[in-house]
Amino acid sequence: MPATTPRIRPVSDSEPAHARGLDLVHRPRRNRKTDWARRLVREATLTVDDLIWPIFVMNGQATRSPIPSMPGVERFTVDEAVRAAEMAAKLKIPALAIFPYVDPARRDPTGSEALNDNNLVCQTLRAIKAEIPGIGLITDVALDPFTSHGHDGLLQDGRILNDETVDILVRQALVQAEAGADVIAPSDMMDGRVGAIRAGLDAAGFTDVQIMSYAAKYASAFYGPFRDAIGTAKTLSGDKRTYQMDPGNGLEAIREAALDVEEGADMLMVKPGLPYLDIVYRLKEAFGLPTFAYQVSGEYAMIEGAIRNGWVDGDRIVPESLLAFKRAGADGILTYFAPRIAQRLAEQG
Ligand SMILES: NCc1[nH]cc(CCC(=O)O)c1CC(=O)O
Ligand SMILES: [Mg+2]
Repeated sequence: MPATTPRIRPVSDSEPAHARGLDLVHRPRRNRKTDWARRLVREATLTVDDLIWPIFVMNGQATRSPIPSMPGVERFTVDEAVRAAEMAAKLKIPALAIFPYVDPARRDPTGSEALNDNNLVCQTLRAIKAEIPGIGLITDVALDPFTSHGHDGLLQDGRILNDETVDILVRQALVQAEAGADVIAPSDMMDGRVGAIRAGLDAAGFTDVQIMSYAAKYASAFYGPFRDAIGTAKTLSGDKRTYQMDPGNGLEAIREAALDVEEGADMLMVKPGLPYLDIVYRLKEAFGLPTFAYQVSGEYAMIEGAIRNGWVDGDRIVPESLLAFKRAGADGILTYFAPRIAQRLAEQG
């Protein structure tokens, strides 16, 4: 009999079995009996060091504008972004990820505004670096906030051009590094862009600028609210399925990540988050690189929407959702809940 099989004492005629109880060697509930015991055996924990806060920036001054499909999230003008960075630094959030809402008049088919060294992203980088130098700044490399068609790359006759796009992405990364980006995060899913960006950064002397590759980024409906936030939802022509991954594929994520590791990625990212925890687990197991997950806008909207309706308990569901990433092997999470959770963790001491 295997040791794990419960041994039950023989039942005497006079005494029902339940009166004496089960004769169990293993009672897993013992380790859950009290709060201190649960804390003692807990495998995964969430700390403020696990958080990256994605923020949206826009033109203007002293203004914050709400994003209806992401209740509780606001776009910041650059000066407000500095205040947000200050708050984040006080809470000890390690890093911010910056996403711009680009004035539609500045968008064109080639996304040329991405190469303007005074664009919103660069202004934000310089402003935060000047006032809050201790916080890490991550910038997205992809053309979608800057193109009139909302695609991440150059569009020709309905096709996204790979190599021509990579050429522009390298220049976009250099413009961002020049303005103070600490981490370049290519989210475009073009082939070969990590290697090209690494070579470009190194040639320009930015050998310390890290690359966090969106290695496994899926063609997902969970990005809907983000596209509202950066104003591409209405303009996007078609979908992104010729460059973002098919949600049915897992092994392909390993091959994609392997290429990015070979090409010099310092960190990997999986996106979306909760629906793709199996991918987080597999990439961490396969490569052992710092691995991040992006709890994206649609995930935020679903959770926050349910909280605001009183359907779920926000105090519990948000930390639980983030702890799940840690359990799956993630080293950190990009989440719009970052300031709220950091605040709570600080209060708990
Ligand atoms: N390259 C753009 C980009 N960078 C991050 C997100 C999504 C983030 C979110 O939904 O929170 C997207 C959207 C997209 O690919 O359409
Ligand atoms: Mg790739």
